[in-house]
This record gives sequence, structure tokens and C-alpha cells, in this order.
Amino acid sequence: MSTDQSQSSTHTLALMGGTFDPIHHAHLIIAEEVRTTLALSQIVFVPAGHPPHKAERGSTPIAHRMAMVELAIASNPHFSISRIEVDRPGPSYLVETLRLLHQQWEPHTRISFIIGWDSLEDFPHWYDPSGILSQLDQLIVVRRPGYTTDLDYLQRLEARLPGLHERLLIVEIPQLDISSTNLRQRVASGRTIKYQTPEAVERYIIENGLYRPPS
Ligand SMILES: Nc1ncnc2c1ncn2[C@@H]1O[C@H](COP(=O)(O)OP(=O)(O)OP(=O)(O)O)[C@@H](O)[C@H]1O
Ligand SMILES: O=C(O)c1ccc[n+]([C@@H]2O[C@H](COP(=O)([O-])O)[C@@H](O)[C@H]2O)c1
Repeated sequence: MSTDQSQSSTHTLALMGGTFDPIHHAHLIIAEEVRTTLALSQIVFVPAGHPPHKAERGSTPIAHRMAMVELAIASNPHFSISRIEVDRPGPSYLVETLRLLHQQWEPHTRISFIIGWDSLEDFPHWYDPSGILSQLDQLIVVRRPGYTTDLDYLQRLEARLPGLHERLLIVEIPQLDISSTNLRQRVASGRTIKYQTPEAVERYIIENGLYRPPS
């Protein structure tokens, strides 16, 4: 699957950032639904090399998380993966990722970023949210089961963060209560994850002994 160099002819794309530990069907459905709803040419999956807000838990080595994303997106020609946060030491701050991508890609490339409602609630605590917004075409938000879409909260957030109101776009997606946390817990307790992630990812998890409790 192509990486950063291949983006030179792409002008409207969205980044799907995540820890992807592991990637699951909600991630894939979000990406495809956003791509088709907004007629974007491409979705670029950006696995976080060093997830900024998940340091205390510790993530599965990035090589495994990358491999699982590659397997999951292989059949979709509109999906690609970027190593931009993998090859860079230190926390994977989005503001820096966007700065580097704007340098690497064609000047007219319009970059949006997709986040779930849980991430939006955390967004004010990200590193330099105003710097992120100034580099984005749109901040695309999708609802997530278990997180109330509180429109008053959204208004307060927009008042606090200049630039958010103009850029924020809610895209409706089929609601799926799937999370990587739940998949990891299921594997650890020997329960099935079938149909919650692509078969190739499920196989990869089993073959590499991921998420099993230490014996
Ligand atoms: N079921 C879902 N519905 C809507 N958004 C989701 C869903 N699962 C993940 N996302 C969004 O996808 C992005 C990447 O998510 P991430 O890789 O952290 O997966 P996760 O399932 O939230 O993982 P974890 O349970 O480990 O926190 C985030 O913006 C998150 O909000
Ligand atoms: O830039 C930041 O400060 C920042 C803080 C938290 C999360 N992010 C990004 O948001 C995306 C989803 O994060 P997560 O932790 O839900 O996998 C992923 O691309 C992270 O790198 C970015």
C-alpha cells in the first residue's frame, strides 16, 4: 500500500488517526462513510507511533499495529497508510504531523482529520489545538455509542477555540459499539472477536499471540 510519496496528485483527503490497537470495523466504516459522503479522493490512516494520551497504558509495538492496519485496508484502493508518526521520535502530536504533511504534499492538498466524539471531548487538551485547526480544512467528527452528542457542550467548545466553528463538520455514520479496548479484553479472556475486525486482522492477532495475558 502506498505511503507518503504517493499523495502528490491527491487534493482532498482526510486523515484517520488512531492508536489502532487493534484496528476494527468501526474505524473502517467511519473512513469509508466519510470518504463517500464528502466525495474525498482518499483516506490516509495515520497510526500513532507514540500515542500522546495513552502513554500510561503502553501500546502494542507499532510494527504490529501498522501490520494490522495494512491488512485491514488492503482491499480498498481509496485507503492508504502513512508512516509519518512512526518514523518520528517523541509523542505523535497532530500539529507537527500536519506541518510535515503540508510540507511533503502538493501545496493545494486540503487535509481534514476524522475524530470520534470521545476524542472531540479531549481535543481542547491536545497539543496546540489552535495550531491544528489552522492547518485543517475540516475537523470531521463522528458520533460514538456511549458518548452523548451534547450540542451545548459543542457551542461552549466553539466559543473557547477560535476557528473550530468554521471547520467542525459532523458526519453521520452507522453506530457501532466496537472499541479496541473491548477487543483486547475479549482476546485476553478467550472470547471471540469474529466480525468485529477483518478476518485477516483476527488471524494476525492469534498468530502473533497479541493481547494474551502474560502466562
Ligand atoms: N466505535 C467507534 N465509533 C466512533 N468513533 C470511533 C469508534 N472507535 C474508534 N473511534 C474513533 O477512531 C479514532 C481512533 O480510535 P482508537 O484507535 O483510539 O480506537 P478505540 O477503539 O477508541 O481504542 P481504545 O479503546 O484503545 O481507546 C478516534 O478518534 C476514536 O474516537
Ligand atoms: O496532538 C495531540 O496532542 C493528540 C492528543 C491525543 C490524540 N491525538 C491523535 O488523535 C488520534 C486518536 O487518538 P487515540 O488516542 O484515540 O488513538 C490519533 O491520531 C492521535 O495521535 C493527538
